[in-house]
Amino acid sequence: GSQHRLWPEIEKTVKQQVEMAKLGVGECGTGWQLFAEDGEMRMYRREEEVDGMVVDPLKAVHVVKGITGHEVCHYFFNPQYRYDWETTLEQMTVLETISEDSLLFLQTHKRIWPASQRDVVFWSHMRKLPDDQDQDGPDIWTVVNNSTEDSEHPANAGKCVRIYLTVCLMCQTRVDPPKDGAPISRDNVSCKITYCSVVNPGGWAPASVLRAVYKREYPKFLKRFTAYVKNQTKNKPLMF
Ligand SMILES: CCCCCc1ccc(-c2ccc(S(=O)(=O)CCO)cc2)cc1/C=C\c1ccccn1
Repeated sequence: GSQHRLWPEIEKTVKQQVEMAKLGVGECGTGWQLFAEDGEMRMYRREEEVDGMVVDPLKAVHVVKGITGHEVCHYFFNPQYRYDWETTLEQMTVLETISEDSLLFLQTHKRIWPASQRDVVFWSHMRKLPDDQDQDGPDIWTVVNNSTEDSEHPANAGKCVRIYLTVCLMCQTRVDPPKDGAPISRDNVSCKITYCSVVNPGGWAPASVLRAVYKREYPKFLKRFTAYVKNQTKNKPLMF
């Protein structure tokens, strides 16, 4: 809860990340280049390096019919579903339950040749926010994942190179009520998903390898994840 040592950082980072996610790819200046398209999904990246390491920020926008922002965040945040949709995940451990909407994770991801295997420690927070651009519309739901230190799991102590990431999944639900006053069904809802991520790969990895991994893995991840949510929710009542 709000007494936890990470709470001030969680509050600050969530607000900052949601504001960034709301910025369209046009508004936040030049530099965003479209690198993948599939139906309603558009993926952009900026080519950035920090100390000679590729840390290309990524922003993906996708519109998916038949699911809500609460549902998308529910399946993204809760650990019990993660092995179903996160294909590069080798090991996931919940290190701490900070509160019912905040968890501390340790994840190791499958090694991607020729780079060495990576692991990451991050807090994950799920939150509902009023949509200030659409007062009487449904709320925005978001999950923010942000790397943090954990004294029990120091970086680079084992076989894995520690990576650092900030991820924001922001979801805006749209309801188009049926003309005849019938109850809202899945045919009347869609979700605009904005996924932003910055991953610092930690130790050295060839820029060409990293960019190839991201180009291949991000579109696959977002398509697989959204298909998973549609499949999990299709026969369940709507979650707003
Ligand atoms: C040399 C290879 C270095 C990259 C290895 C790697 C590190 C981290 C991550 C990763 C990606 C998404 C998250 S999350 O959005 O928070 C969801 C929770 O799992 C957390 C971690 C992945 C991958 C490896 C592959 C890869 C890269 C993009 C997209 C998908 N897979």
